[in-house]
Amino acid sequence: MSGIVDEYLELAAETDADLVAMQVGDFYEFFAENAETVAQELDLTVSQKSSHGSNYPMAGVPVSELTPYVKTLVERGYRVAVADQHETESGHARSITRVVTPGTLLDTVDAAAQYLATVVEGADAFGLAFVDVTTGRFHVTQVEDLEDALTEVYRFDPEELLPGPELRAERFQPFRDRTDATVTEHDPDAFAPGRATHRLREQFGEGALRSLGIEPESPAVQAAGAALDYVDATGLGVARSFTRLQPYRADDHVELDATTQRNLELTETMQGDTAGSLFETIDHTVTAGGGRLLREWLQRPRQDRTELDRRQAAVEAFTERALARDSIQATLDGALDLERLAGRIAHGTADARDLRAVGETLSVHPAVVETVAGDPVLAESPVRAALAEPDEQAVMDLIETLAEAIVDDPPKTVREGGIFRRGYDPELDEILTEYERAVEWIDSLADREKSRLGITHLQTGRNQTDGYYIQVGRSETDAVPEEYREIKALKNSKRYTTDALEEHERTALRLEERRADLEYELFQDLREQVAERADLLRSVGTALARVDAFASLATHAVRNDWVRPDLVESGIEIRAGRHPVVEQTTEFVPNDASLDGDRRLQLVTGPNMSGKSTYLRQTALIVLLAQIGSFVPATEARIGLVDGIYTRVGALDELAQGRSTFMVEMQELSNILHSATADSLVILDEVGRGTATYDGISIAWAATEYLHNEVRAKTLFATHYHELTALADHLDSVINVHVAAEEQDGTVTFLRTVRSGAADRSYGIHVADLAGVPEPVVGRAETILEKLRAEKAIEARGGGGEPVQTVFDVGQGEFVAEEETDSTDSGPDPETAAVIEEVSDLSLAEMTPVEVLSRVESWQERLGENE
Ligand SMILES: Nc1ncnc2c1ncn2[C@@H]1O[C@H](COP(=O)(O)OP(=O)(O)OP(=O)(O)O)[C@@H](O)[C@H]1O
Repeated sequence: MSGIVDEYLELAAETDADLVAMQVGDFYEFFAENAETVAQELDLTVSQKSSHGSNYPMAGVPVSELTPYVKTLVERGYRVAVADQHETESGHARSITRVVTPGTLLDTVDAAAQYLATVVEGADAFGLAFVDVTTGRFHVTQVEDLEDALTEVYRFDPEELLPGPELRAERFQPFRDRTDATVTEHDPDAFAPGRATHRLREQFGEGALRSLGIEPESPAVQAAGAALDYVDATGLGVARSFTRLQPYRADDHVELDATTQRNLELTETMQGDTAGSLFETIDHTVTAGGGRLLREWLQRPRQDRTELDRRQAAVEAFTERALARDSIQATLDGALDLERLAGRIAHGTADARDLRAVGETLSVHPAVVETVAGDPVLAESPVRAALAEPDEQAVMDLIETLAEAIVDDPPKTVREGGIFRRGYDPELDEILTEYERAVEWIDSLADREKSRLGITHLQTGRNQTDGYYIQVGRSETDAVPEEYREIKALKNSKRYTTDALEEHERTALRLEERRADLEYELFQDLREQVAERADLLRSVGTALARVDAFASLATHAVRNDWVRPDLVESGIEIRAGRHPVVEQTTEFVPNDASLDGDRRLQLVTGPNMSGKSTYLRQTALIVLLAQIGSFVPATEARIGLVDGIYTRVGALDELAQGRSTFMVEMQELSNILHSATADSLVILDEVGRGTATYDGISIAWAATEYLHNEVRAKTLFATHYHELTALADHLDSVINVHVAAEEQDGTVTFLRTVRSGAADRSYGIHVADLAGVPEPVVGRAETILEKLRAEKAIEARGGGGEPVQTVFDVGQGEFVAEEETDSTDSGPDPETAAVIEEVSDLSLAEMTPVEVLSRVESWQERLGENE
């Protein structure tokens, strides 16, 4: 045993996994530092193992419990190599059979997709592959720049990320910042264009690349080839479950950058909770596949009108047919995750129960088809087309094969028989008949012997040590015949066997063994047969997922009075729109939105807390929902399809990532100004807030002009800079709207209604008061505000003494009152002006420090008198 630690350390040196679990008999052991780490993570006890005079920490888990332990370790970001023990002529040997990593964990129960991503930076493009070993999905794409690559990575939210060799270290940093995926550096050779192309052709066929329009040796191919190579290297043997390469073009979809997905709280809130996200709110799917699909739709809205029309029509049909919808959802409710099952079958970990589950889930398909076909509305809707995708006959055949093969309640183990029904295989039937005959002989032996021998206390039994036996009570042992051979004496009885019993026992055991072997063989064949239908399983999985997602959208629409939006060429017109998440918990005040033509860019003002952000987001979310094919929270909506939704919202706490909040704000703004087009929707909430007021106003002002003149995107811009509202007078397509509030006797009431024109005040101090800021601070703030107003830093006084807006005068580059009134306000007084002139004329090089000191003193006196 002293070699064990050496053997362990050798294996550990061989792999680049973080931890090695090595089988030693009935345990998987971790030694040395690995033992300490694992013990801490898994709460195991560390013992000591001595080897060559040194002591090594050791921790272990029983063989049967390895899977959950490894899963926990992997979920915490470790890559775990598993070294299994196998028999050799000279004893035991151990070798690493697989490496379990966050991106290749098969035993996941989480319904969300589990992606492994690879990223390659080519000369003028990024190649990306996203593969899910649990479902066999394999997506590949190529995008032009870093920002797009980051967006895709954020969208797929991978568990594990493999950078190409050219992207290591510094260059990879932006990706690290955007995801919490485990980063693995895989063999650089795997990314080599030639090798990657070869590996892809081997997997998907010679013609696959060409027919899918993917260039051989391109960055996309490098990424995809390396992903396959990595999956091979982990030893899972699941590569075969990737049957279909799914290339996609990022521009089929609405551009939705990572920031926007987060800002709009699509799948989690800004705080990182799933509750309160849009997905959580609208998700009424009943299957894992349906939930996964709906989430994907939200993350990847479409520009493709045909697909959107199809989805809308399907959702509409379901809104009209509540009974059929309920019944279909009830049927779907029993469906298991076919995509995942297909993965397990391909991998060879599926047991008989899994195959049975496949059969049962497949039979959901014809059941749903029947309900749809029997409903006049659904039968004419795209729901029917969605279900027609898988080959009906092939589905029925596979259902029948499985139903005829596997018993109702098959055992968990596939090695001991008991899986197949009578009639499935003639040889098995024969074995079973013979076996039953042998067992029947044994079972009826007791009765036969009792009447033959006249012994009352005689019974037969079987256990591990004695095998089959005849047991006779002590009082009657004298009556046993000669052929009975005693094998054991108990307190009140004796156990015997006979030649005939032994022979039948041997027959039964031999048959049991043959049965187990044959059933295992048959099972493997059957599993293989099903594995070959992986495409069919996936196609049924997708069809059921689509129907589930349609029904879910319909359910939400009906329950919340949503309407089907008209998808039009351009412009956004929303009547009585609501925020899909906020409306769930609030007495929501609906608002209209109209963004088009000369109302293309809207400046939204209003007091703090009035509802500006909510209005902005609800508009973006309504557009987004329209572009996944959903109904929307409004009484009427006409949505011109957008090519992207861009947001810059509030200050996120990026300090943890070591970036200045203002820097992040400007990076996001920069991205929007570069990427948005006339067909995009831009949402800006408080741009410029992170810096000095005048800098902020100037940036906001210039960005607005640029968006208006150059980008021409539909834009909603919420701001506290009232100065900006003057832009409406200068620029054709800019208008002001505000969220109204009323003040009466010092109490502010938020009306939550959006009205045209600019707001007059901010009520910021009122909000401070509401938030419980101490009274002296609130009071003092009011005094300061009064003073600032009087000095027109914020507002200027008009002729009638009424506050009027200050305007940022583009010509002069400074703030002036809209109506110039008091000329004495226009510059410094003569004395101050004289001092300023003297300061600028001063020639420091010709003066001694003492002279400077006395001059400064004299200025101070003159300015002091002047006050
Ligand atoms: N139309 C509405 N109907 C009902 N409640 C609303 C409506 N709009 C916003 N609210 C509620 O008002 C509160 C403030 O909204 P929001 O954050 O949008 O204000 P804001 O004007 O952007 O504030 P600030 O300028 O301070 O960021 C939120 O709690 C929100 O739920």
